[in-house]
Amino acid sequence: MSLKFTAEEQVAVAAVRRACVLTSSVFNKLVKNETLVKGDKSPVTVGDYSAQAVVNTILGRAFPDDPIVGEEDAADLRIESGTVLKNRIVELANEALTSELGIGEKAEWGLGPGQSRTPDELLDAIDRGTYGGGRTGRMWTLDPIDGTKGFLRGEQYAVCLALIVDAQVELGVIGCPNLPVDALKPDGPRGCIFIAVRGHGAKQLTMSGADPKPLKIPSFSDDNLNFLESVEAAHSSHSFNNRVAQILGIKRAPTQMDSQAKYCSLARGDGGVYLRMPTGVGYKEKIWDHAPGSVLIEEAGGIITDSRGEPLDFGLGRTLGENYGFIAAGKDVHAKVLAAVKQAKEEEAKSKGNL
Ligand SMILES: Nc1ncnc2c1ncn2[C@@H]1O[C@H](COP(=O)(O)OS(=O)(=O)O)[C@@H](OP(=O)(O)O)[C@H]1O
Ligand SMILES: [Mg+2]
Ligand SMILES: [Mg+2]
Ligand SMILES: [Mg+2]
Repeated sequence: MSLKFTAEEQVAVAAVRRACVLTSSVFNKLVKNETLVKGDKSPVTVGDYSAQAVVNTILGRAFPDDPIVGEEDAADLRIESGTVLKNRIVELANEALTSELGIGEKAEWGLGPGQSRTPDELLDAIDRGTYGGGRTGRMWTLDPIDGTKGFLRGEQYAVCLALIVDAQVELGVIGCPNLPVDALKPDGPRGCIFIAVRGHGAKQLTMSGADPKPLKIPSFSDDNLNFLESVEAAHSSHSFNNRVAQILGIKRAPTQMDSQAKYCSLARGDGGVYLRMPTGVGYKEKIWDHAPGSVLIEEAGGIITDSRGEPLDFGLGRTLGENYGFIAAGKDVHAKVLAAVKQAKEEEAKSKGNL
């Protein structure tokens, strides 16, 4: 265990683990009216809200002065039409906060029996996530369910939490309840937690905290290199990735996966490069969708930049600013992919008559 951010790591892992237990169990019980469509047309479920309530409650008890940049807010739950959803979220969050997980660490930072939170306390906990971010100070960023569409399909999703200090991601914790512990055994045990502390490496544990394995991105030959990419074609350009793969002479088909499980898979060598290019103009990527994944990649010995090769800037607020996409890979692969991306961008500009 590292000495840097030891308490933060323990609390973050405990919070993510409780949220993972909650989301796994809620998946099997989800009913139709437990999902809303947000203003940006993306889905949000009782799982997303209650996981944010749980993580923010645990962070609020351990680090009461730390602001949180979280994906969800409770506005839709505070209105009359949100009552049924709110009641379900309160039930789920309290169950997750007070249950005995029986896996050590200060009762896993949960609440004692009979210490259930009131509905207002839980809505306020969700709304602790409305912080605007910025360049200075300490803050957490939370995606209670990253890959909500994957979650709803019963595929990959992740509970993602990071600590950012003065715009630098210092700690990242990602829980992947549906990810096989060993990618070579897809039908084997599932459920992993990934942890990275800046300057202290990256590791994978099972969901119950067993079997720690340090992570180091392996090298790839041109023959076994493959892409990790989004499932949703609206979230990243599959056609651009295909062209880059062609330029690089990549033969293996891309591995499509929802959520920051892609960063986790890259960190342990299940794929050679994660390339995510914008599909159009206008969408700004959010810090909670990349902060924990970025420190995981760097601590596993890799590089993450935008598609121009520039570092990501986590000090701009809730978003990463203008969207130039992402390239994450081991060092050698990153340099090759960056060059191929440049070529593919030039071709695209030429074909549009811009050069
Ligand atoms: N238009 C557009 N472009 C790029 N990204 C977008 C876009 N719309 C949404 N999102 C964000 O994508 C997050 C999920 O990313 P994934 O790579 O896992 O995509 S997907 O799960 O395959 O859909 C997803 O995160 P969650 O909302 O936490 O699921 C969104 O924040
Ligand atoms: Mg979402
Ligand atoms: Mg997300
Ligand atoms: Mg989300």
